[in-house]
Amino acid sequence: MAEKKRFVHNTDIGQNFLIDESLADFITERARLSGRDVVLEIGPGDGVLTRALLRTPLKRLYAIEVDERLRERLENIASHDGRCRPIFCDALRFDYESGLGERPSKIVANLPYHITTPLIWTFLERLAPRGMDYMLLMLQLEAAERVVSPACRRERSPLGITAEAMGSAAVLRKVPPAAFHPRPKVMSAVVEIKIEKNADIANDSTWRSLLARSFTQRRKTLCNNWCASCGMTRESALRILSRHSLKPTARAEELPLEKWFELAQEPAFVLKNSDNGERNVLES
Ligand SMILES: C[S@@+](CC[C@H](N)C(=O)[O-])C[C@H]1O[C@@H](n2cnc3c(N)ncnc32)[C@H](O)[C@@H]1O
Repeated sequence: MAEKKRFVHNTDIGQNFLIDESLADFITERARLSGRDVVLEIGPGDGVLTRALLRTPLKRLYAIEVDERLRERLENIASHDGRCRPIFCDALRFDYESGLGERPSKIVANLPYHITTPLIWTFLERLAPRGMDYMLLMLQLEAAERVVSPACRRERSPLGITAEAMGSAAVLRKVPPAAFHPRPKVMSAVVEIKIEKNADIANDSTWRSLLARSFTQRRKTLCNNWCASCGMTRESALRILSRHSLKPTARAEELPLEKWFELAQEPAFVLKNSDNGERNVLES
């Protein structure tokens, strides 16, 4: 009898596969998929979540996996369900604008943890403006906290502020290492992100550069970060802070969302989108 080849997990690319099937069911039930939904899964692995997704009435499931060793398993799943389209490539390099036959409405995935942040930025930049309005993602707990943290929390981040500006983000459930094989060394969490407004904001170069410059060094004040990253004088930085009723000692993590919207209107921070993130900071 032919022996089934043992799969050696490559944890360098986040291959911690879900073994708690009830969690896969929790995720798919929560995503409330209908026959109109085109779903994108990143990193289907050996297909635990993929199979659970295919038990829902979704219209189509695109599943992007980088590891060719999983081709046979995933193509086998697809051969039993014509709605499933596995794609073998790096999800960070994929052409989301023209590489899929249809526009995804939702992303449901247990993400590879080593590329969580660039992947979520990619989804916000390239898929949110094209109608993707819901993500249900398994993340490392630490990354999840950066996405959902409100103002004044140490974990507050540019990505979390942008998710808040676009709608809402919440941790639905914390998940222990025992839910995966092999067990990761970290806790995980299921995060729900809803996109309800400002679908283009992640592509706004003023917004992105303002956040990047303000968070350059988390432990420093906004004033120091702006002086170092924008070539702004201390007087200019203090004038901007005062105009927005912010203390000279304010730090990026302390600001509520409305202050970021206000600051993005400041001429000193405004970039043309064609500047493509290049520095173009005027003195205030
Ligand atoms: C955490 S595992 C999730 C596997 C499966 N969905 C599950 O829940 O058991 C992450 C998966 O992402 C894949 N992966 C890692 N880097 C990737 C990339 N750049 N593009 C696409 N898939 C990637 C890994 O091979 C792995 O299958």
